[in-house]
Amino acid sequence: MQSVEVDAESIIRVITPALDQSRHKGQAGKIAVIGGCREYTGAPYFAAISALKIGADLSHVFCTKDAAPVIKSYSPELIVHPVLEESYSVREEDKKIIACKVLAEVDKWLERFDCLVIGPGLGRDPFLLDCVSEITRHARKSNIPIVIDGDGLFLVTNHLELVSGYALAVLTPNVNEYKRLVQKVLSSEVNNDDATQQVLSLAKQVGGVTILRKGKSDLISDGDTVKSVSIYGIPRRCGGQGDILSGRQNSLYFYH
Ligand SMILES: NC(=O)C1=CN([C@@H]2O[C@H](COP(=O)(O)OP(=O)(O)OC[C@H]3O[C@@H](n4cnc5c(N)ncnc54)[C@H](O)[C@@H]3O)[C@@H](O)[C@H]2O)[C@@H](O)CC1
Ligand SMILES: Nc1ncnc2c1ncn2[C@@H]1O[C@H](COP(=O)(O)OP(=O)(O)OP(=O)(O)O)[C@@H](O)[C@H]1O
Repeated sequence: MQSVEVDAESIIRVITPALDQSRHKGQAGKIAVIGGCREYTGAPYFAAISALKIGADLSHVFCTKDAAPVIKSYSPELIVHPVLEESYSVREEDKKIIACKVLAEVDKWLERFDCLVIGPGLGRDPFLLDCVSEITRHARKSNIPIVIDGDGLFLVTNHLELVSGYALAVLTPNVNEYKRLVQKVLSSEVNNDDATQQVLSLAKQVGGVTILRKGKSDLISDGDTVKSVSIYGIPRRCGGQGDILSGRQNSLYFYH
């Protein structure tokens, strides 16, 4: 199968709503990023701020208590919730009750969001990831579109049931994340000679979620079709570019 190059710029122009004097705050999108821990405060910031820059009205971040003051200090535009906990700050005997509290805090807000990004800078702490699994289940129950990136992909690759068959999920793997997904889902290695067919099979196998494989050309498949976007960016490959993409993807998903 041939990949189909799409004119992403024209599509973005068509789906982005025009500014309109009759609109009120929130109508151009209320999004949330679930991510940010002791090590990573930049990734959730990049994802959340890029959603605002592309036009969303409100952008929230749900992160650990340590990460919150740092992310707040980057930008007064973000609404930052210090609700997530990592194992080091929770006693074994308190884990159940703390997990319930975390979920209750996120649930208070969840229904208001048009879209979530799960994973930028989340880290891989097992207790934190257990809580985020529950958040993902609740988002799915409420039919909220989710973009899964960064450590969120580490989580769902090990727990495919979280997204399997959920057509409102978009996975945005980089080269390593894609390799892990292919190994787990297709029990094979990445095949760059037939990349379009492989991304199609992968999306189909995960039950029609959308896979956006990042690379020199981004390949996007929902299990039925494959599109590619080869617009030239900058030749540097520094950290943070994928986080920006996941945040922008979040706003665009809502517009679409
Ligand atoms: N400024 C920031 O805050 C940035 C944070 N980032 C975040 O960094 C996180 C990792 O993303 P990468 O693309 O670097 O991920 P990779 O999968 O490439 O791995 C990153 C590191 O994690 C280690 N690792 C692999 N398996 C592990 C495991 N089971 N347990 C613990 N560590 C393991 C690897 O050895 C590697 O050093 C993501 O949450 C991502 O969003 C990046 O987006 C870059 C920028
Ligand atoms: N070889 C490449 N040539 C051109 N563009 C690329 C290349 N690899 C990735 N990109 C682009 O860079 C952006 C980020 O992709 P990348 O693979 O760096 O994500 P990531 O590792 O998840 O980023 P992050 O550091 O934010 O976690 C994507 O928009 C992708 O299209």
